[in-house]
Amino acid sequence: MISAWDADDVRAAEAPLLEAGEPLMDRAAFALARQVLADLRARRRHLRGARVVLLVGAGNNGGDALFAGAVLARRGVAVTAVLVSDRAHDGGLTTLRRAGGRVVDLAGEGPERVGAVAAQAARADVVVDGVLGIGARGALRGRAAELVDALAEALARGDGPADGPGRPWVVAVDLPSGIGADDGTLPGPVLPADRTVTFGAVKPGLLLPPAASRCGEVTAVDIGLALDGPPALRRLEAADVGRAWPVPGPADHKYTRGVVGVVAGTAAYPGAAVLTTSGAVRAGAGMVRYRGPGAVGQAVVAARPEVVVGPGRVQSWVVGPGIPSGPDQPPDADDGQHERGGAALAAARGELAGVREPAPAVVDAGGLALLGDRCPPWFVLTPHAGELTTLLRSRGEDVRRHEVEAAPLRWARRAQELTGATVLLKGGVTVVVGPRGAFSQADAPGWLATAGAGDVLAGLLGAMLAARSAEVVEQPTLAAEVAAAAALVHGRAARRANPGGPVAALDVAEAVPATVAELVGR
Ligand SMILES: NC(=O)C1=CN([C@@H]2O[C@H](COP(=O)(O)OP(=O)(O)OC[C@H]3O[C@@H](n4cnc5c(N)ncnc54)[C@H](O)[C@@H]3O)[C@@H](O)[C@H]2O)[C@@H](O)CC1
Ligand SMILES: Nc1ncnc2c1ncn2[C@@H]1O[C@H](COP(=O)(O)OP(=O)(O)O)[C@@H](O)[C@H]1O
Ligand SMILES: [K+]
Repeated sequence: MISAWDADDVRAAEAPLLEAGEPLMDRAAFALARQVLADLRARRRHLRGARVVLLVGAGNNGGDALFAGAVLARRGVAVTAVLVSDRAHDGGLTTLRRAGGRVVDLAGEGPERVGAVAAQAARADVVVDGVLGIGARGALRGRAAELVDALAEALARGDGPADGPGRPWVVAVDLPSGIGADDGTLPGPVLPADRTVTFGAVKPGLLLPPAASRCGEVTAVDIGLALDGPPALRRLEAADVGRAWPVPGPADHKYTRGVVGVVAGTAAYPGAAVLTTSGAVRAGAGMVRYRGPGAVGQAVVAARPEVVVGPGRVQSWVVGPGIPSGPDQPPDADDGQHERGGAALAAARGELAGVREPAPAVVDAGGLALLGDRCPPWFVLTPHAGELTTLLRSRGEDVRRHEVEAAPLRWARRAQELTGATVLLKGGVTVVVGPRGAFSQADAPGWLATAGAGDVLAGLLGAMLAARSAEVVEQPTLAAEVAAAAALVHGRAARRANPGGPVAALDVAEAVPATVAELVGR
């Protein structure tokens, strides 16, 4: 598991150590220098003659870069520090100069000089981005913004070293300067990094879209901080999911393993029913019951003879894939599925006569329009950004899809607050928010963005919730963890289905059993 803490938590953990005189910046700078040396060695034969440009801001982030630059300069690297602010860390500057580093001050310089320095930086072997760290407030401003813009442009043009591999390797100090450390937003220009060396704790912004794609490989360095509160964000890894997977024992039977009730698909969209039930069957549900129009049920059974069509007790519900959501749909496109969906959700809340225990529910696509005002946390909503926008707007938020995509954690959290449900927001990085704590999963190849993949996820998650039904209802935070685990299995199944190439949604479902076997086998 990767845990990430907000900037305030990191500062609070740093404070007592700084007071006690612990050399945190020395530790950070030394680890940064070691990493840059390793990256240089991977790119060229000799350190001597290598060129490193440091972009240095006013605060401690710039200090880290300067002290690391001094270590590099002592190893024979030609180091140039470019100061983008009126101030720079005094001790760091002195140390770099003493070690033989060069300093270029951009304060008071015009755009031409900024452009020339950017062109120079574009010819370096490594650029170290030490403009801003967790002290960033809003978008990069002034000279810093101009330089980053000019450099990003030069790199896009390919103004790299003539004899080298084309463009400099960019190492961000703590985080790429100007990203939202806590929320992964991109309020302004950001120099995309190939590697981010982060100190003390991973910051949520490194794991969240859209910033995550600007961070490159994230290397976390332990500088001795004790972060004991709950993390702001977590990312499950394969071992976490393998450990928690409910492997059936000798006393289990199909009902103890969990029955999934699926309300999905209509005559207009029968495929969604096949994909959802396939996801559930392939994830190891004890049984899958399909509730829907007769013709769709026949298609389901033809594809998956394991599925039982008709009513009966279930341990989890999946409601909504392939069910139209808008009021503009012709009534016959519904086939009574909205009514069945509403009844399933009432059963899942424990409100339906004859239902003894409430059950977890996955609510996807058209099911989202059937939700009541408030939901229990064991309801997992699985919208993509468009569906989340519709859901938020229906609850009074004046938000557009591009705004949701620019701040997915923020809006998933808002939807969680407004509904009470657990929210899994699908995308290249999937964000899950429960009543306490959030997850970000980046397990899927871009090839997974294909029609029907979300239906498979809904079925897979339904099976995982059914297997732990009572626990999920009892522990309000568990649904989010199970949902994050489902996103991991889904993404890994897509990779396994066809490593490096296109996948169809049904291929993803077919790859789930071997994916699970690998996870539990570790
Ligand atoms: N505090 C500590 O103990 C440690 C801190 N470390 C480093 O220190 C960093 C945090 O340092 P600081 O708190 O000094 O903060 P930063 O270095 O991130 O930035 C603070 C400075 O940037 C300016 N600034 C803020 N937003 C700006 C914007 N949008 N555009 C232009 N300028 C802006 C501020 O006026 C301030 O002068 C961490 O990210 C990490 O790199 C490490 O050395 C490890 C130890
Ligand atoms: N760029 C991407 N990279 C990886 N996975 C993606 C990307 N975009 C979307 N996905 C995943 O693909 C699936 C698409 O689901 P969804 O949008 O519901 O499609 P459908 O409704 O057709 O099934 C989700 O699991 C989502 O997380
Ligand atoms: K930085």
